[in-house]
Amino acid sequence: MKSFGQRLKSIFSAKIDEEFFENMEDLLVESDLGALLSMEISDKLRESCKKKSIKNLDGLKGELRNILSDYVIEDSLKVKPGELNLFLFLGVNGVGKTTTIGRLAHYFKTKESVKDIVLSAGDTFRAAAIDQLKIHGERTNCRVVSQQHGADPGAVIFDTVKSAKSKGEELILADTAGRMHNKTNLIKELEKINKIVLNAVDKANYKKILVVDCTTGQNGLNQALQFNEAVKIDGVVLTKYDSSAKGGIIPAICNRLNIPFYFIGTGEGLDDIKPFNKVEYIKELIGV
Ligand SMILES: Nc1nc2c(ncn2[C@@H]2O[C@H](COP(=O)(O)OP(=O)(O)OP(=O)(O)O)[C@@H](O)[C@H]2O)c(=O)[nH]1
Repeated sequence: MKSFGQRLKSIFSAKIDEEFFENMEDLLVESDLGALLSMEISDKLRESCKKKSIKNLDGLKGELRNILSDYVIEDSLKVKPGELNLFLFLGVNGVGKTTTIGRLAHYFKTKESVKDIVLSAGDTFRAAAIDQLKIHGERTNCRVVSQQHGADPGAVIFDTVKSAKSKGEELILADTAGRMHNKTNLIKELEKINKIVLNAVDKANYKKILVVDCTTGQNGLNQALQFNEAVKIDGVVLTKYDSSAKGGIIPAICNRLNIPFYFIGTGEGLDDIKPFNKVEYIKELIGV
């Protein structure tokens, strides 16, 4: 599939006319920005091109970069030294939560020199998720707190907080299930986990992080809205950025929920994650 930048080039004919802006709007919709946001961005682009008499593709790309920049929020996910940090990972099944925890354990150890990281196997719904987390624990040399398949996830995370506090560990990366017998159960379970964590951590740096799969398109926005309603999300990690030529879900989520993106997953290996960089992302999307 062609990238946004390649397609932008192909819809650009000699002049920037009404047909161009119509195609532009379609292109934004196809790139997962959603109909309303695409219209808004395309209208702003039309206006500024008119005002500044922009007539070439480079000028237009520059304007689009400026406009998109207002819709994309970047923030760094930092471990606060000397206190307990708890990052709780949420998201529907298969988006890459467990893999993200493994990659971030590796990242924080190697790039941010965080010494004591503990992984909490809060996805007790899928038996394999516990084993998968244990493997990540072995690979990254991190302690793993788990109970048996089907155990209460709130209890697992509560135990993790208790033991991390007594051992003076700095960072907990906690997994949660992405699937339950039905959606209402999942949301209820997450609300319960959140309450337990809030009671257990008191002064911790607690972040609720949604993991969104880049290949699911606009569905990612619906997931963000649902999870945010249950437990007010602090920020997002986008996975499988390597498997999609789109990525318009980023401005769509930032714009609707006013939350930042922290990291981008670019593969299945331990090193395949990087902090989200807004300027780089917009450059990559539009094509320099
Ligand atoms: N190409 C690619 N694959 C990824 C990335 N992140 C995760 N995956 C793959 O996506 C699949 C699902 O990842 P998991 O980490 O098991 O997903 P999960 O959200 O924990 O799934 P549940 O436990 O079922 O909720 C695995 O095969 C991962 O290797 C990424 O950034 N790029």
